[in-house]
Amino acid sequence: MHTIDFALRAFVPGAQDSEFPLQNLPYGIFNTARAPRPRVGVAIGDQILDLAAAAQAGLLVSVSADALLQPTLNALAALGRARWTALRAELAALLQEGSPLATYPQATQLLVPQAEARMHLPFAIGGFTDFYASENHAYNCGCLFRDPANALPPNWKHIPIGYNGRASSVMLGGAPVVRPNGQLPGKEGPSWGPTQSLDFELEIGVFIGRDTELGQPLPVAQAQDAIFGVVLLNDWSAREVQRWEYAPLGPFQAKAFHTSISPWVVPLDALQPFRVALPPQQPTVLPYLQQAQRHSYDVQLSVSLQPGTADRATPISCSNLQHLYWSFEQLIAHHTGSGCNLRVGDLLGTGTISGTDHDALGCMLEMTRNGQEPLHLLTGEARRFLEDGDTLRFSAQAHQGGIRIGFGELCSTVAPAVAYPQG
Ligand SMILES: O=C(O)/C=C/C(=O)CC(=O)CC(=O)O
Ligand SMILES: [Ca+2]
Ligand SMILES: [Mg+2]
Repeated sequence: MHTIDFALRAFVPGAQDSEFPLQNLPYGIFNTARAPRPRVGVAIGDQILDLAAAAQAGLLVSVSADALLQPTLNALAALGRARWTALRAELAALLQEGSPLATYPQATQLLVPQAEARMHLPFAIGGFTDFYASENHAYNCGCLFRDPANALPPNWKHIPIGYNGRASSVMLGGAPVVRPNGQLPGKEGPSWGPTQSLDFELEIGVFIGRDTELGQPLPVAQAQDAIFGVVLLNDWSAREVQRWEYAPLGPFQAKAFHTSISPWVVPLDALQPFRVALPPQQPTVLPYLQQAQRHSYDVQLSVSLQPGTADRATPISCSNLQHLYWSFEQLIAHHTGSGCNLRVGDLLGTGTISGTDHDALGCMLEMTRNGQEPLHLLTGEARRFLEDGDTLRFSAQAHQGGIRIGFGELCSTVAPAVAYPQG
């Protein structure tokens, strides 16, 4: 792990007061009108350091320009943790105050304003698995979808429940989220049409940075080294479709139409100062899930909702990455426990992260009790579920000693359903 000293400062003006200070250094894929080839960059303040250009200029030696002049982070991640650590140390040295880069004649060509860049999906995503790792969320869903007396399924505290999600529809935030059509349950049987209960789910996405062998479980103690970094993830959901289709194989089209992620992949190293111990698990889990120093991270997760007709957003949730029952490492140990292999670029969603307070719930299903208790926005409007034109913004931040490690923004707007050919 490579934690960057909190006393160090970046030479880029404003960086230390931004969510991308020297201690963060998230990776992303960007291009500009002047240099249209998508390539690897690292966010620093309101700028992007062009890593491919820096390597070509001889300023980086831990990683070749080949791995950086790529339209995805897969090649960089595939180099393995030792090289991620070396690159992070080099970047911290290069971007700190007093670095020769601050006065390097071509520095302005290596630093690109984020405002001039277009961001791209960070990884070629081969697989997307969505877990269900927050106890408050699982309990609330159990009450609303099933039986309040037995809200948590009997397996829930033994097994990190997940389902194989859809990788092809994982999109960068900003792409319009078209309201899906689906089978809508009704008293007279199902009908076909646009969902009337479009929801979001506040999650963190974990990007896998190494291939595991088919047939070879990755032990929980080694799982952390397989994590390249994390992003914000919105698992858009059509609730009545979900409720009708999910038994017995789990969610399918209700969650397959679109998943949004944020563009900057925050290295797990950047979150180490924010580690928090997770409480002992009761009942005791099976040995392959037992982890010494089980932990999550103190990262605040915020959501706001802005109707298309409104000029301001209403904060609707403030949750925290601490509210997980299963650690990232336990999710990975379980995923590979059967011998199922993970590959570089695979994405694991934590599942919706809800706290116990009403203002810490991670989806509208919970906030409105499945549409029964509308949410009142600052603009005077009310919402049971999302309407066309609504914009959802997720953000995530960890704070310590005046330093703020942020994830950037995940922002998407709901677009009307497409007319589906009838008959
Ligand atoms: O409890 C259920 O039947 C389903 C719950 C979900 O919709 C959650 C799911 O996608 C996993 C998660 O986000 O926690
Ligand atoms: Ca989900
Ligand atoms: Mg989804």
